[in-house]
Amino acid sequence: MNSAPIAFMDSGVGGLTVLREAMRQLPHEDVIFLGDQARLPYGPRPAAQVREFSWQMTNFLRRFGIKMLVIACNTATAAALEDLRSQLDIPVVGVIVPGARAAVKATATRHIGVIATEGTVRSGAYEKAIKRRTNDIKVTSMAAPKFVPLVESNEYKSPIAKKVVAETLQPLLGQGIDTLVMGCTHYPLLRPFIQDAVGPDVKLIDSGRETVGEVSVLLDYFNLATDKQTTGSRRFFTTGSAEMFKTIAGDWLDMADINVQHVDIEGEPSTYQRVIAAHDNTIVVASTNKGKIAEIGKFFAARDMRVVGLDAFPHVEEVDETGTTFEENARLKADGYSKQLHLPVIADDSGLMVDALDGAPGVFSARYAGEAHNDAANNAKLLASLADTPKDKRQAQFRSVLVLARPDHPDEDIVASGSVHGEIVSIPRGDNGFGYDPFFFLPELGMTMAELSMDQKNEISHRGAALRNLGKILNEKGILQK
Ligand SMILES: O=P(O)(O)OP(=O)(O)OP(=O)(O)OC[C@H]1O[C@@H](n2cnc3c(O)ncnc32)[C@H](O)[C@@H]1O
Ligand SMILES: [Mg+2]
Repeated sequence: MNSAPIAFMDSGVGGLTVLREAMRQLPHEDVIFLGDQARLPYGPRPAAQVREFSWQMTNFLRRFGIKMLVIACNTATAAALEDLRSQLDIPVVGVIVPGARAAVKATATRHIGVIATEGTVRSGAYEKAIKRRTNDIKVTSMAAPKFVPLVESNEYKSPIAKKVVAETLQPLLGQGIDTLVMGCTHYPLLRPFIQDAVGPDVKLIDSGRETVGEVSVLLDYFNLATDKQTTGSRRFFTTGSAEMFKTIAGDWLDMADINVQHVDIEGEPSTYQRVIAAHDNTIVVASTNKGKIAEIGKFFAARDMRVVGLDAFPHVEEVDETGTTFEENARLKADGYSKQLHLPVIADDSGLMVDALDGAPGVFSARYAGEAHNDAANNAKLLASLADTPKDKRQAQFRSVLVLARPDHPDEDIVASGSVHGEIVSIPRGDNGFGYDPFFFLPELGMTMAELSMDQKNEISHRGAALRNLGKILNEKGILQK
């Protein structure tokens, strides 16, 4: 039993013909769909490039902790199935073998026609899959490069489409073909016109639909089926226009409210890479500061969340802290990373505010001495700035603002803050913590922040207070139970 999602990927909307069948046969399964519409069509591209694009789609989808991958695209199946299968540790299903198998079963005249993209025809994948089963079948393959653009431009019901289909399939007539494989997942959207063109006696094989049967068998074989009894979630991503995708998907899947997001996958690795697979309970701590990740991570780990830092995502683009307040910067980081990673992200922006320095270094705490993240230089500058300030005028506070961004509620960031008061001392004490901790003295405790263990620090610190405030809000909203 496994409630992780099943991923479907295609060059565009064609894979939806597979997904529609999956939603019909396996309604309780969560599904994620990715269409690479920005780089469509795949058909005319060299196989090596299609393989690279397939890895980029795959690496994007693996972030969601998927339990199975369906290559809902014939061109990508022909180019990448073997490679993906040999390197991934989840079942990978392609559309060609199930289509070939169904065609072999259906033909009486022992003459099968295959219409597909140039790439699929060039690969000879259908012939090979059919001949591997039996040698006495004749296979006639034909590329139909005009079909995919008709579907993707939402023209697939138009009179032009009817005419193009009839003209394209003309050469197949009168050859004794009794079974025609629609060897591209886009083609079933043109099915009425295809059937018209070849006549009612030719049996059409929908390779995508056949594939879902295989998915279903594998779910049982590997004991991966969900035990949920409710309708599964459906998430859609496209590298192209979300609006266009919504129009076609809404119509084809008969769904009114579709959750479609535009994504950019060109930065994804184009070969196998180790990726951290995220699960429902994953939260990303959007920080490169190890001290912070540890302090925030501990809070969420204690609440049964899987915590990962930004280092788990080497390809993520860094978000600049261009805001003028802690909150602004925390929002920039949380929103910026959540948008890229499609995961819940918690960001902290924090700093030291010294009364005698009119609140400096404030939002510039990390880069007080110019160079980012040089704690020693920052501390040296702090001491120099306070050289003439007497001991009893060295009050300061640490402030932390936390922002939680969630991809399913992009306009509803959750914000919480906390602060702690202390004094800046001239001689550092303690080896724990980070940043300004060795100089931040807590009069009630008679210790600096760096003399406290992490748990002690979390009990009294600005970040600890902000986390407790956040916890309260998350409890009230029912987002976290503990
Ligand atoms: O932006 P990220 O990647 O989270 O890491 P950062 O270190 O740059 O974090 P900020 O931009 O929020 O800058 C905060 C700086 O303030 C200081 N600071 C914040 N919290 C602190 C703490 O608990 N103890 C000591 N210094 C702290 C420390 O120098 C940080 O580098
Ligand atoms: Mg920073």
